[in-house]
Amino acid sequence: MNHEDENELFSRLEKEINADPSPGSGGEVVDLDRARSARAQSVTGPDASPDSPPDGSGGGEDAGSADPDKAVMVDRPAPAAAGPGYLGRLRAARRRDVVPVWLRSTSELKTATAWVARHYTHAAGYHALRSPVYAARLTLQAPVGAAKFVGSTVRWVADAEGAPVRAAAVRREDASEYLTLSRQRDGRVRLRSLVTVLSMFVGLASALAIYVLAPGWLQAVSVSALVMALGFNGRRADAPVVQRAVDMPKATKLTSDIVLRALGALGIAPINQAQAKGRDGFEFTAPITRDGPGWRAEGNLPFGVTVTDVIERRDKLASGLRRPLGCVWPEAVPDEHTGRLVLWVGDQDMSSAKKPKWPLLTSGSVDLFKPVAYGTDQRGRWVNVTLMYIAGIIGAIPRMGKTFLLRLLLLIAALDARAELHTYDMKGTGDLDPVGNAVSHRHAAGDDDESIQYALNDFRALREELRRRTKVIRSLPRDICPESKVTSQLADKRSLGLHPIVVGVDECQVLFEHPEHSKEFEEIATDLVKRGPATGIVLLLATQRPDAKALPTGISANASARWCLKVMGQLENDMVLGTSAYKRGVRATMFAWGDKGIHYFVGEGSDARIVGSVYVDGPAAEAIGARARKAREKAGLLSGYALGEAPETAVTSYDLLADILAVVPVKEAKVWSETIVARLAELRPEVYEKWTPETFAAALKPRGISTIQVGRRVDGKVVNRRGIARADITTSIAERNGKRDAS
Ligand SMILES: Nc1ncnc2c1ncn2[C@@H]1O[C@H](COP(=O)(O)OP(=O)(O)OP(=O)(O)O)[C@@H](O)[C@H]1O
Repeated sequence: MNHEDENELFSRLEKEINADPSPGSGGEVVDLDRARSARAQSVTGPDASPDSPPDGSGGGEDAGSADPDKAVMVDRPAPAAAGPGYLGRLRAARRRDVVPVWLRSTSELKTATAWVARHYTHAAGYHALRSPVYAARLTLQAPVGAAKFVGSTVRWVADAEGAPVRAAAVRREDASEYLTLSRQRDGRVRLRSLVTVLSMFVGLASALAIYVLAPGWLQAVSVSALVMALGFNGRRADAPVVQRAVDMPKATKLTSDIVLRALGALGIAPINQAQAKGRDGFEFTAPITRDGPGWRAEGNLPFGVTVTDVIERRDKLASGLRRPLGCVWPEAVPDEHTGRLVLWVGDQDMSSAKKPKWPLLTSGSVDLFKPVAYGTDQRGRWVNVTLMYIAGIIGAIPRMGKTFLLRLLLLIAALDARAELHTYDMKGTGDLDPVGNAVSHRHAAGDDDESIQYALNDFRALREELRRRTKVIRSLPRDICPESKVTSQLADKRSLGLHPIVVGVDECQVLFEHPEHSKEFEEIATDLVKRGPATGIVLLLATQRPDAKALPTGISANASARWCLKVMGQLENDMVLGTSAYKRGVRATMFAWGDKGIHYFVGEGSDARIVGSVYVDGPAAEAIGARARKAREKAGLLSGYALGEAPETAVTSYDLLADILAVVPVKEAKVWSETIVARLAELRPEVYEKWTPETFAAALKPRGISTIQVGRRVDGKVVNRRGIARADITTSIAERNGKRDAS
């Protein structure tokens, strides 16, 4: 196009624009659809060739001389606007499950079967216990039943039901009709009398036969059956003999009318405007169906209305649906437009609905590298968490179940005997004691100086451990450690010392706001959050005040698992759940005060889910802790605090293996543990003074060294006791140094 052409086009367009009434100048109201089709007509023309380019410029025609109508077209002609083709739509289609989730998962199937079995066992027991009462009631009603039976038989024989019709014929003095009816009645009465007399004979004969021939039990059964039958016949509608064993919750069926009524009550303008014009204001995209213990409706909100607009008004929605708040769960659909709403309405309030029994409550162990159920979603389905390779934060306002949730996760960790637990209850109320006292390697409660110092020493030791682990992982051959991270198999090899370490801190703001050591805590925790997951160190932090000071951004931004119970505002919400979570409709602000333990969980490779964590109270937690301790004792893996070891301020400043070599000269190939312990106590009393041969053996175990039987001659006799071979210590040190050098 040359300059002249360009200028000509611009001047034409200018004229066009000036000629058009502007929208602000009181232009007339236009039917957009009609205007659009008229424009399309004028572009392509009624007999335009199908080959014409869609922009309206005829083939070979100079664009400069094009009809200006064609130049302003913005909508593509109808065929092109139809969207993706059949194949494209097929590819993008979301297939619904052939086999429902609850049928595919054996644990859910088991849970459902157990529920049904328990229901019927309960009903059977309930009625069995009351059967004598039922029998007595029926017996009392039997005379009434007998009278009813005789009365109804007499009425039947006498054709009483025809009496009103015959009486009507009499009133009308209709002789022929009366005659017909009477004849019919006489025939009926004859036949029915015959049937009755025959039945009486058969009945009496059977009764006589039973009386004369049948054994006593059959007589008793027959009489009872007759009495019960008569009693049943004598029942009154207002006094049922058998009462319900269970009261089924009656939840109203969710219908489209109810959903539309509720959406219309939210005060969202586009929905209200649509409904005022007689439209629905919501486009259902699937039928309303049962989904678990509730109903599920799905559809598109009007243009411009987002799911978050609805979530924000969840309380109004519950009012519109006439359901408790805990039953109403509006959700956005991931990968869909922001106006696609899924509304799940439970039969029961999520916080009070009966939950399936947690499989780990009374038995079982855990492999921390595998997913473990820790809560249920609104539909009562188990939600899993894999504690390895994560760093997690838990946030909530006080008293919503944050500590219980942290304790639950720590109990899960405790059930993997390999895991080394470091538990810190900075609130100091002893909530984590069931874990700490039973199995923790390091444990402290309270925010006093001693606990802070203890935690600081431990954090420093953990950083050293983190560094050691990174070096060990780097030194491992690729075929053993292909992903440069700890695996379950590597964690099993005690000599490598790559077992899981799970650190849980409740009220972590105490550490990060400490006037003296906050910087160091923050620095180490940030390091643990960033590098810990790959090296098998898991840091779980809980706080009731999730702001930048309580939860430094270096930590909150890098946490890969997030649990957010009720919070009060967008800031806290996004601190815990991640930037812009609130905008995306993931709002823990919508939880009610009674929603204890209910939270958003982000992690496990999926979008935010609403989960109600398993409720494990103090005594149950102690029982699980005791079970975990037993498993550790059996495997010889109990260590540190749980063994009653004193806090090790010296953890970082002494080297047990080097100390052993220092007190065992080369000429002594094998030495009793008690001898070494005595010598160690002399060498470094602040560390070894209280050590026993058992403590010594337990301390060697994580370093891959076991004690052996060592025989020594005492007064001419050979005495066998536990001890060590010096060569084992030198080999272990050589291995360690070799790895260090290799790294
Ligand atoms: N999963 C749950 N299901 C039902 N109730 C729960 C659940 N978790 C906790 N609760 C209840 O909530 C109460 C408060 O729990 P918790 O002590 O964990 O709260 P918190 O957020 O840690 O409070 P604080 O900030 O004061 O420490 C508990 O006493 C318990 O009764």
